[in-house]
Amino acid sequence: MATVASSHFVSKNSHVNGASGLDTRTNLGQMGMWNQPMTHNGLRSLSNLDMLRMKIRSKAVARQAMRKSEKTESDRCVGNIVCGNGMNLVFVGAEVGPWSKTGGLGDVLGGLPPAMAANGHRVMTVSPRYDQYKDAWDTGVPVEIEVGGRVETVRFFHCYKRGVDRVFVDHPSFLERVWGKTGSKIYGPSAGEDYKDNQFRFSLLCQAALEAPRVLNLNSNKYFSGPYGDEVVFVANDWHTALLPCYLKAIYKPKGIYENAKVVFCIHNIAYQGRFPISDFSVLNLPENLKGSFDFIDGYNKPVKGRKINWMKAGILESDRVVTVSPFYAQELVSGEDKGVELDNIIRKTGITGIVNGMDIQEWNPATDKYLDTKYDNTTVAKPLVKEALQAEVGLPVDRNIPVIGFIGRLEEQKGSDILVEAISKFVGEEDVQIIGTGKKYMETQIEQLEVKYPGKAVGVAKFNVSLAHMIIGGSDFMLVPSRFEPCGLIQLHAMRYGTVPIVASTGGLVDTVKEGFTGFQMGAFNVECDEVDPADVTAIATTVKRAIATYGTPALNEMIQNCMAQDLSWKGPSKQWEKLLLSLEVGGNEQGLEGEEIAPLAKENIATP
Ligand SMILES: Nc1ncnc2c1ncn2[C@@H]1O[C@H](COP(=O)(O)OP(=O)(O)O[C@H]2O[C@H](CO)[C@@H](O)[C@H](O)[C@H]2O)[C@@H](O)[C@H]1O
Ligand SMILES: OC[C@H]1O[C@H](O[C@H]2[C@H](O)[C@@H](O)[C@@H](O[C@H]3[C@H](O)[C@@H](O)[C@@H](O)O[C@@H]3CO)O[C@@H]2CO)[C@H](O)[C@@H](O)[C@@H]1O
Repeated sequence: MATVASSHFVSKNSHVNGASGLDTRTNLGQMGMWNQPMTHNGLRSLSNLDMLRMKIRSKAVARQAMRKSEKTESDRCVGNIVCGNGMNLVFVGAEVGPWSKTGGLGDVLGGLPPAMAANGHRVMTVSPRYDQYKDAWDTGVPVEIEVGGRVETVRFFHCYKRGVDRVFVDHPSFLERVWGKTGSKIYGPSAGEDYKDNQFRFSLLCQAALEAPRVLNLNSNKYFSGPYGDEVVFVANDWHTALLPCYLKAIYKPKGIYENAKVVFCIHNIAYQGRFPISDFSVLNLPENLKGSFDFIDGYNKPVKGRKINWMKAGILESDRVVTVSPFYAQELVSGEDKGVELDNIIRKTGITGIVNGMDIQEWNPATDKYLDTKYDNTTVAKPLVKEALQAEVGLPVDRNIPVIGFIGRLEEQKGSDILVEAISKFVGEEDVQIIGTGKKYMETQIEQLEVKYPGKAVGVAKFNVSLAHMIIGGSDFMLVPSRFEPCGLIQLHAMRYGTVPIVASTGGLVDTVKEGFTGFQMGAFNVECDEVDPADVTAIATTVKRAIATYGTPALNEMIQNCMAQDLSWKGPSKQWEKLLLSLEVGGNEQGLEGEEIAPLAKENIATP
């Protein structure tokens, strides 16, 4: 991540009792966990369970019918807590904030599920247990999973926060590797380097996620209890979860399990597809007839030359719907090979829906932000104090009259920090620049060198630092987002809520969320070729930054600040679009939840603090 600063630049879901029919459970109390009558639930020994499932399914159908006939509005809604009949939703992802996060994927898995719960749906997330989360308890439910020719046991940890069942898959390949480093070592030992067994790890995640709704007797609140059962919509996120629709189709549905379940595959970033040697298909525990969905040829030697398997391709093809995180990015993905990263032809066939991301308005709220010594609101009267605190924090001259430009992003080619570094020399002159960032080694070095090149004017911090990220969002006047491509982008949303005006490249969600001259500045689209810095892009940054700085202190900028802060950037709107799309899948018994607050009061009391 990084934030730039300038003329001062800071670069751097009624009541579903007895849903299960599993009479032998033991209430474990506080956490709402019930012990499973079965000690394990391996994919190899499903016969008894199949019968049990049939029982669950028929009870579920009966329950749905009862709900519809007997429930009145007041039964369904107690106080302000939204508890419509709703859908059973299971979001699956490699990251879920705040427990695990290397970037925006974690934010979305953190923020969208509570918003869906607040819309009246029963919502679970399933992600790995990378750390000993102090708020997540062992359910005592082990599951045996076959992967790579061996049988592995995973356990489920659970907590209930903000209306969502947060389920964490426990296996040594997650915990032992990543413990204490959930901000950086989720995918590999260092940025750009992957764990060799990532296919094994994420296969485990996908299979565990298919087991969780069936084996976990959850009693998290008085409106829902028992297992989620079979009538589920899974939302799989990015390549790590692409095997889920494949296992559903190949292993579960043929056994009569999850017959009506559906999968939505959400693309957060098509740059990461999970391409592996074709020979690795044999370790995935999938039948040969699915191989075609994975089959992929590209011109690269990485990880091997020639024919490959492509997880994301299979995820797209085997899911019921494909979604991405902004309408403009959806258009870009089908526009050609470069922006569709060689999956454009596949997505053109399946179709894709773009729903812009929301942001977590609890974590990111200038009036309550725990990382800011001084809180502020849309009067922005106290914002200069936050700026001064930021300047002092990063060691730049403290002067509220100098415009400060921030930059925050994973230091990957995507984010354009390398273009920014070149552009700084073109406008730094009398301006100051501060940068913080984390990512690929050479980009870290570039960022860290800024204060050597531009002493007193630019600072780079190559670290994943949540507190500093909040200070930069709050303390900067402008936020620079020079991305080569940006599926949605959350930085500009965070910035706008804090009255920090975004200066953005005209790509993906940045086009959908930042309006030129009204809520920010557009720089035009950049060259998506990641191996070089295009001089035209350098010029575009320099020119637009100068244009933005020229508005500093003017009524025009003040108006833009007010426009930025007046927007509802929460998950409320996007979650309604998600609801519409998910309902259209017509999974048995699914209904619209009841309109209510964005985050139910009960949920508000349960803000996650891992
Ligand atoms: N060094 C650092 N220290 C602390 N926090 C840091 C940090 N670097 C980044 N962050 C945080 O990580 C998040 C980044 O989110 P983005 O959506 O902007 O980008 P990302 O590319 O990771 O996400 C991808 O998925 C999301 C979600 O769909 C899409 O919005 C996006 O376009 C797509 O690329 C922000 O919350 C930011 O504060
Ligand atoms: O939330 C931040 C992003 O997290 C995910 O991206 C990760 C990606 O899925 C992983 O595969 C890995 O990417 C590395 C890639 O595998 C490797 O070959 C090399 O190109 O370096 C990449 C970066 O290290 O790490 C990514 C996170 O850095 C998620 O898929 C994205 O949508 C999120 O933006």
